[in-house]
Amino acid sequence: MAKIGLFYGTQTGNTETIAELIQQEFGGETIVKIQDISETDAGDFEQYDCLIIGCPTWNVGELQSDWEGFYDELDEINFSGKKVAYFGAGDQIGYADNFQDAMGILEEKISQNGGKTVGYWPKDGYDFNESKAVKNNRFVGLALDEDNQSDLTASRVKSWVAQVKQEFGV
Ligand SMILES: Cc1cc2nc3c(=O)[nH]c(=O)nc-3n(C[C@H](O)[C@H](O)[C@H](O)COP(=O)(O)O)c2cc1C
Repeated sequence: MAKIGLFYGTQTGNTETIAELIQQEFGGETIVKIQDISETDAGDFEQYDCLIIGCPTWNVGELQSDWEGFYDELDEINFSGKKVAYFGAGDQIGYADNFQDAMGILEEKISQNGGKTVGYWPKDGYDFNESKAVKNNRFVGLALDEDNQSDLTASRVKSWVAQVKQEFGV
């Protein structure tokens, strides 16, 4: 059984493509099981000690709609003892005041329910005004921007996965 559960939502496919890149970088589907949050129930989280959560920001600072629908169910999951890494897709130019907010909203909720955040990521190389995903001057997870910096995605994923592998201990 895969050790890591990756749960994602997407509107236009970018977050799904990134999820597959992350899976590949970890070593494939025997290591990382990918699950669409629209086809997930709370119990699906229980079997993993290591989780990856992927969500794009939509509608100016909001969760992607399937994550929006799942948000209250997050309170039914006990994340204590689980390490949780986050990634998000956003648009730092079009939505500079809400860049990656969804990643911050999910991280806050899951941390409140006991999850230990790993995979913090520096703000260097981005240009935006405000983000709910920034805490203590760094992103709470991997911030990707397919609208403006898609050429950086592969290398960002590569170095973030190397970091998270260590933090997960896999
Ligand atoms: C109507 C609309 C609203 C958006 N709002 C935000 C936003 O508030 N913050 C942000 O960082 N990106 C925002 N985006 C950009 C998307 O998050 C970005 O295009 C992302 O790659 C989409 O991912 P997906 O294909 O997985 O749905 C918005 C895009 C659209 C079209």
